[in-house]
Amino acid sequence: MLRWLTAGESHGPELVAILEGLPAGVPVSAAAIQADLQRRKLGYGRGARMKFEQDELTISGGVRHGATLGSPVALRVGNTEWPKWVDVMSAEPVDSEKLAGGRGAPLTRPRPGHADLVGMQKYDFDEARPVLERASARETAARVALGAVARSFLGELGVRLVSHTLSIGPVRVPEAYALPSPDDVVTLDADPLRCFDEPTSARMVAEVDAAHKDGDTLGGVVEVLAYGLPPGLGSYVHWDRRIDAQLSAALMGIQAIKGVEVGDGFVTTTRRGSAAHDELLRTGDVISRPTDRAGGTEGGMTTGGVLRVRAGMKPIATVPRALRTIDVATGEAAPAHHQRSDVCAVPAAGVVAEAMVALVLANAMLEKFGGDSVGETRRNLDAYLAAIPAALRTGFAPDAASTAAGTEA
Ligand SMILES: Cc1cc2nc3c(=O)[nH]c(=O)nc-3n(C[C@H](O)[C@H](O)[C@H](O)COP(=O)(O)O)c2cc1C
Ligand SMILES: C=C(O[C@@H]1CC(C(=O)O)=C[C@@H](OP(=O)(O)O)[C@H]1O)C(=O)O
Repeated sequence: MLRWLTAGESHGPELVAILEGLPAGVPVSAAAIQADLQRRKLGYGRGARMKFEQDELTISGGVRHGATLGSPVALRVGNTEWPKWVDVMSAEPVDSEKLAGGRGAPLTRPRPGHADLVGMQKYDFDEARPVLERASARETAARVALGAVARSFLGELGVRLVSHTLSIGPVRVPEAYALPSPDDVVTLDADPLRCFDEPTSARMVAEVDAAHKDGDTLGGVVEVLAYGLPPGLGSYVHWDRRIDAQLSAALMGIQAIKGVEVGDGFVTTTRRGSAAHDELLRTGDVISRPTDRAGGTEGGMTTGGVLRVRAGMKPIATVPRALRTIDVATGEAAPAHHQRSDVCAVPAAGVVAEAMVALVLANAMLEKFGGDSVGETRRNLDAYLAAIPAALRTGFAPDAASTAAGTEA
């Protein structure tokens, strides 16, 4: 079993992350993790903080000479902005005059749509700083670092991931859109919104510009695809062993994600059964599915086809044209606290979603195939695949995954 934990505050000295349960021999390099951290900063519409703040990665445990040891992998993501926040976020008590005014001023105007007000009620704080520091999506840097390690493990087992943006606000890719492959990551990362459809991307840029001009913010939908999975990860035997349930929980655990779909998701509910499922055909020696409406899962298990899951992000809650709130120091109506914020962080959320999917799939691989070295995991996987009787073998024609939304290839 794979376990992971993160710690650290948005303006603290560093984020800390631990991944326990990976076998030995998984290639890990600081450069690969750093590259994913950089990808998380991408996207048209992100705020100034993404430009000046650097993620300083240290691998401080579990890796030797470029490969995991089987011991917990420990990562630190240092924050280059820390010197500005030493007093505000000091672990030691600080004289109150050092905090008066500026960054240390109490945040008594909780922002609607953030954890601010309920966090103050729940943890007995009289201002929002101690709440927002941990609720902030800065923490997703730690998850992306962990996800990069999980992704490397999956890569050793022939599994590759890619994510892309389906919609920004009301602007959406066409109904039958082309699915990117993992080889398209460079192209996707070069697109301002990480959208695989160029004309739609241009309209998304215009939508972000319009929201920015209006002092407003946007959300959207991202999709994560995993290629090369074996059939049978997860299980139908118990609710918490269903792979779709685990993926949904992991995606909903990302800040601002308010909806998850597996495969065609809610669109499926509008179809008749005859047009909603993936039929089984014989292609040469194997059974194949001409469509991928279900998103590569049936009965809480991976089918061996392309896994396709979506996450819907609400618009950024720190709206520049400030939302109405109450100043809890005076009890009076006031505009919500606002310093700066992203207009849209959907492309970054796609990279975070990839990381969460990678962690869930890595865990599912280990649950099914075990192994203390990655070679042992690989042998167990190969033996399982080889033991599937010829009459039950599935295969996936490359074009079966080339278009989405229930279209026949
Ligand atoms: C990558 C990423 C970046 C985010 N950036 C911001 C931001 O700049 N401003 C903001 O108000 N919310 C931002 N959010 C969303 C908030 O963290 C989130 O809405 C808040 O913590 C409340 O959680 P909830 O929306 O799940 O209720 C971001 C989320 C993600 C995933
Ligand atoms: C720092 C990151 O994202 C932050 C997430 C965030 C939020 O409220 O979630 C709010 C913003 O921070 P601030 O309010 O300090 O400008 C984002 O910049 C990051 O992703 O690395």
